Amino acid sequence: MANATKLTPMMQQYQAVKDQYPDAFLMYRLGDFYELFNEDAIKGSQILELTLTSRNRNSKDPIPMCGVPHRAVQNYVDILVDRGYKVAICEQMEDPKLAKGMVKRSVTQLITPGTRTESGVENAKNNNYLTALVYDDQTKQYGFAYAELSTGELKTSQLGTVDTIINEALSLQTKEVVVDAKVSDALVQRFTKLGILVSHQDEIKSMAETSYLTEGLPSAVQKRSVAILLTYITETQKRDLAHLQRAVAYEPSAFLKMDHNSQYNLELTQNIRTKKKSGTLLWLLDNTKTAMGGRKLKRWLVRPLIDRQTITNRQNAVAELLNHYFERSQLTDALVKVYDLERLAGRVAFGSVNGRDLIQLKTSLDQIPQIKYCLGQLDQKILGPIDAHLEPVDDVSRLIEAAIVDEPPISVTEGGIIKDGYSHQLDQYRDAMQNGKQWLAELETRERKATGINNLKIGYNHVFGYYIEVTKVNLGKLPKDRYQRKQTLTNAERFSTPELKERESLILEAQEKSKSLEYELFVEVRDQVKKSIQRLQRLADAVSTLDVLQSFANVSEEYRLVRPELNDAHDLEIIDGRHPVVEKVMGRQSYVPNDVKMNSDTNVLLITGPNMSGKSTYMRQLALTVVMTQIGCFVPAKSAKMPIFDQIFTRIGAADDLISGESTFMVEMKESNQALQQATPNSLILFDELGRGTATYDGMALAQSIIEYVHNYIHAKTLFSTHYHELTALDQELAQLKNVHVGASEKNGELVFLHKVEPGAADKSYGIHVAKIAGLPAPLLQRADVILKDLEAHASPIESQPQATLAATPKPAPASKSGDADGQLALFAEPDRTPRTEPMSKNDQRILNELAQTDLMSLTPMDVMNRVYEWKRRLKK
Ligand SMILES: Nc1ncnc2c1ncn2[C@@H]1O[C@H](COP(=O)(O)OP(=O)(O)OP(=O)(O)O)[C@@H](O)[C@H]1O
Repeated sequence: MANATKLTPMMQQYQAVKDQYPDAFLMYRLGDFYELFNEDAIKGSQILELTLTSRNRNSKDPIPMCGVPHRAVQNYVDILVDRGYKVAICEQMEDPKLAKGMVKRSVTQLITPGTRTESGVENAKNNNYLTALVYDDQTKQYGFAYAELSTGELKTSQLGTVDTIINEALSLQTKEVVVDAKVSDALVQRFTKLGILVSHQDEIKSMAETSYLTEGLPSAVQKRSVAILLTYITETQKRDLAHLQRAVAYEPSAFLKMDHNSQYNLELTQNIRTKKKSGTLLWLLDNTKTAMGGRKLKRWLVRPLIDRQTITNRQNAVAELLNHYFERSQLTDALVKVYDLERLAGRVAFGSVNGRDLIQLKTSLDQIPQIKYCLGQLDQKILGPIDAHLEPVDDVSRLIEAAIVDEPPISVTEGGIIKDGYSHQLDQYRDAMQNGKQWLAELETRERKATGINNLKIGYNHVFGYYIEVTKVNLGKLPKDRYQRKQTLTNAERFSTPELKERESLILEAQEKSKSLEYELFVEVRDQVKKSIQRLQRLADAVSTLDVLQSFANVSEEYRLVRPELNDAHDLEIIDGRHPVVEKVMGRQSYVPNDVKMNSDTNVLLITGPNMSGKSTYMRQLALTVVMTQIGCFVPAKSAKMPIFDQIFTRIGAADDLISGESTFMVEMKESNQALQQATPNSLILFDELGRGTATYDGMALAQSIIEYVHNYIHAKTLFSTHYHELTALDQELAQLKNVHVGASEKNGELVFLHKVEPGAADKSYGIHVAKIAGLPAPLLQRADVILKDLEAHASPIESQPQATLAATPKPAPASKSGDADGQLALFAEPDRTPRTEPMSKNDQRILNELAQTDLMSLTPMDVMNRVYEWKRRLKK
């Protein structure tokens, strides 16, 4: 950086501002441009594709510079903020023409990824959450808070572990987290790795006017997290935040827990390939008519309920709306006309509403009576509570109706906003302007007569004001004395007369006064509306809930969804269930419905079947049905009995955690571990081909021991798909495990997928067939066939791999498959796989019995080693 003493006064001013915002791009207003200097200019010119120039080009230290026109600044700010940068807007605080010396400048707003509110139509159904995190080393607890600036939503929670924090942050899709100094560097780095901008704010500014926002919060860390968040918001926004709602404390455990990976794998709100909404459950369920309804649906989807009564309430409402087609369609007709009340209320608070926003607000409010009328036709026991929250706020509607014209301009300072008859003074100015116009028309007629020039006309422009225009050919006809030349064009000249000049100033004065009076009146109306922000927010809340429920009803009708029956008995029975998104994409005719039956006597379904047969689809189908049930929606099935799950764990697909730089297998093991550590008997676990990411034996051994562990110790409802056919023999050992398989058949050597899930294990894996479908070279496939036959003939080591289980109380060894008594032992013995023909000795029999009675889970690996060593020694005898 150049030496400060050599800087021009302007650059000194710049540098002083920049020093306050070292981590932001500083957009520095110079006349009609915002300029970036130095490092900002070099980096900014690359990102924004601007030409890099320099100031003091001829000096020894030219200063890199680039600029954007002030009218277009928003686009450039958006690009930078989208990329995760902060942008400080530095304005001229006085009119440069009137300023003595340096024009005063200061930063009016710091726009950051989490505080941005000006977002386009495509963001209407998304929230932009700013989050904050503080740590208390006494209680070892974190306070976590989040706010949505455009709607005023403010929530906080107390969290105990880093994993839950990361999960919350990812679920909210926050782009920025504000942390205090006690949050560890390691955690800061994790946020950064996840692409979340970390901002530091350690000091809390006392804010008398916002202190009510934190009233009644249950813990000190929660209060502090909200206070840090509010301080950061006030420091950066420098504007009125009257619409922020009182902070609400929430408990993540009050919702169905799904870690971020599961949300991602199940494609609830964004699809895995493009990260967009298309092809997701949200995409399927979103029939909301308002932007705020759309945002609420998204929130519900990532936070399904666990409270049976609330789920039932939602179901009742969906059923009632579903059964009343006529009222429902009247309701949706009204909802379509409701604009984004939440964000309109936010803009009212910020002072950034214009006339069009107010008309949108009024149009929205005008729908409330119709909405209430529709609800009045429905069962009040069910919809009464929503109806009660729909307060019309018609005083605001009446005010806007009286004050604002039906089609106001975008600008609030150029006039044309306020209705005639609203202000006597304004009407007078308007009369004067109107009279003036009348007078001008008369003048035109008079002058035409006096000069005999028929195409003489009176016009107006910003620079020269009112003029009389005469074409060049007619100039000779003009009287010399009265006409004073103002402007010369190619074909005409423009003049004024003393009479016209006098009138002009009267008209312009009336115009000027009328414009500024209109602005004053507009601000008065806006301030009046501001007093109703809380009522508007309550209304928005009720309308958006209703919108989501009608969306569920519409979707239920369209996709033939049924109301799931809830039970507390761990019974799960879905008849003819479907994966709603796959079904929608492939068409109703082609989708094969499937049952899922897991009553209290079944905890694990082991799913086998060829590649591509539909194993993952079947598992996802169940998870989506659970989510749909617990958000209160109906589900894709002929009938469904559902328990209420507390958590969902998934290990599906190969979602490599590229960011953390861990291998697929490592991620797989970590995710499995999460499930094993945290799942309860009320949880749902989906393991898709667990273990395939490592050597066959390791993979299979892990898969089996994980199944046994889940079966014996966790008792969570678990779906486990696998290509290890050997595992299917586990149903002999594990009472609550059932085999199912997805059918396929061979026709003339071609594989036909049936997509039907049937009881029992698959007889065959059709890997080579699938490879053929994928178009691998024929000689390669023939060779694979030969190798396979050879392996099968020699009973591959895997096939003869014996079954030993971790069962807490092992049942007698099964006679089926390879799991005979010898087999059991072989896992612990030398790899001697020759079948025994001699009858067993007493000694051997005793060892076997001991083995059968050994509870492996209660032993350390060392104990096991010792025992095996001992058995081997006795066997040798
Ligand atoms: N019930 C169904 N009805 C009709 N088509 C289905 C059904 N289930 C799955 N499919 C189709 O089969 C394709 C493959 O399904 P899926 O990915 O679930 O197979 P998979 O058995 O898990 O395969 P792999 O073992 O290779 O992972 C799906 O993309 C879908 O098009």
